[in-house]
Amino acid sequence: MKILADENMPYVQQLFGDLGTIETVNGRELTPEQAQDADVLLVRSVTQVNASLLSLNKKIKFVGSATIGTDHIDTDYLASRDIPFSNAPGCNATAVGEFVFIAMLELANRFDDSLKSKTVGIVGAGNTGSAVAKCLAAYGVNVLLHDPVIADSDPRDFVSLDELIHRCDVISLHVPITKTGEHKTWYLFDEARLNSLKPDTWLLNCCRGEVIDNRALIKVKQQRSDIKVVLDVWEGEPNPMLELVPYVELATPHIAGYSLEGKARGTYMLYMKLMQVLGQEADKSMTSLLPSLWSEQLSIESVPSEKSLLQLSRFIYDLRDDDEQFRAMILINSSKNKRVNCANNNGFDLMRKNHKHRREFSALRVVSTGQSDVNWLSNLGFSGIGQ
Ligand SMILES: NC(=O)c1ccc[n+]([C@@H]2O[C@H](COP(=O)([O-])OP(=O)(O)OC[C@H]3O[C@@H](n4cnc5c(N)ncnc54)[C@H](O)[C@@H]3O)[C@@H](O)[C@H]2O)c1
Ligand SMILES: O=C(O)[C@H](O)[C@H](O)COP(=O)(O)O
Repeated sequence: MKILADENMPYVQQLFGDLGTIETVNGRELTPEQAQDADVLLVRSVTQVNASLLSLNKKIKFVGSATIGTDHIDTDYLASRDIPFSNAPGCNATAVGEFVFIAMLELANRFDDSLKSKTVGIVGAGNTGSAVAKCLAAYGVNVLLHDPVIADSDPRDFVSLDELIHRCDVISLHVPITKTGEHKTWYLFDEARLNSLKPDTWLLNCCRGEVIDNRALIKVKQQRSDIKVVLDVWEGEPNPMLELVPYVELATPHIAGYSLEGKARGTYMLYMKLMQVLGQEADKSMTSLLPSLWSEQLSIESVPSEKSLLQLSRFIYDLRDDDEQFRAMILINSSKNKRVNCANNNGFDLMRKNHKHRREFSALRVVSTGQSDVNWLSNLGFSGIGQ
């Protein structure tokens, strides 16, 4: 059996090695010729899986995408050919939740403000939005949710988007990208909506770039320096608009979901699904794949202040490093070719490919040596509290 896998998917050899021959490819450049003799195709979000890619392949048994989003997959086409498909819902939700929480702590620190005193609005209350809400609730931050698709069937309380914008100091976006329908999300934040943000709003986008009209965002930011923006995803990836970057407080190349646990979970979910499709028993476990953190345990004496919480979070992941590297990459590309006003595809993708996967909070055991109640840190995701 030939298994064709994206080169940026960890643990493929460990999980799929017994099943056949593995060939790894650059997912963005995968051609129909390369894909023609694959029995199993394992992709990430940069590969468009459609009739054009699979037209030469008459033997494919399974397509898997180790991602939450499925906007790169023509699922109707796969269904029309009875090709089993699976994505990995929720695989990197914790990674996104922690990334967003850390980004908010960084903003609070940068502007000498307090996250705890804010009201945060989550647009899209599925896996990633709920993961953000969980971190915020653990820390005691007031959260409002907007999700008209599930509002009638979900027991949580929801508000309209207008109310959320009116009441929230911070807004974080967690919707899939959809171009049609009553609840389409393409340019959900257009110029009018961006202009309706309250003074000093923080706006974070870690879902898909085109949920915000990036050209309009530049225009609005030119008038309103009070709004603070964090972008992990960009319109037109892998070529974000260069002129937008200076208006963004924290800028990263679509790596909010890139925790080692998140990536391992994505590959593992596809392994489990393929074994089911093949009717074989799955005998591998995910936990055995993950290495220990370089420092597994940290002792704390008292309830951390917000600044100490940021230090604790930076111990796991210092978001400023990725932001700095992203800006350096943008600078190199803009000086290389002054006529091109977008970042170079290779720079954006290279940074994603070489990204050193951070760990999730759960990889760190935090032990309390004092009397203070720090159990909320375990709700945030850390292990070993109170022992
Ligand atoms: N930056 C990253 O690394 C990264 C990582 C994971 C996921 N993502 C993106 O984030 C998106 C969300 O991921 P998820 O796991 O939370 O998906 P999900 O399907 O679990 O949740 C999405 C939620 O958005 C809601 N929704 C749809 N249209 C809406 C609208 N118009 N207004 C408000 N809510 C709406 C849905 O009802 C659903 O509850 C994915 O589709 C993917 O594109 C990005
Ligand atoms: O949809 C997702 O799961 C995320 O956007 C994912 O983190 C994207 O990562 P990629 O597949 O591009 O490596």
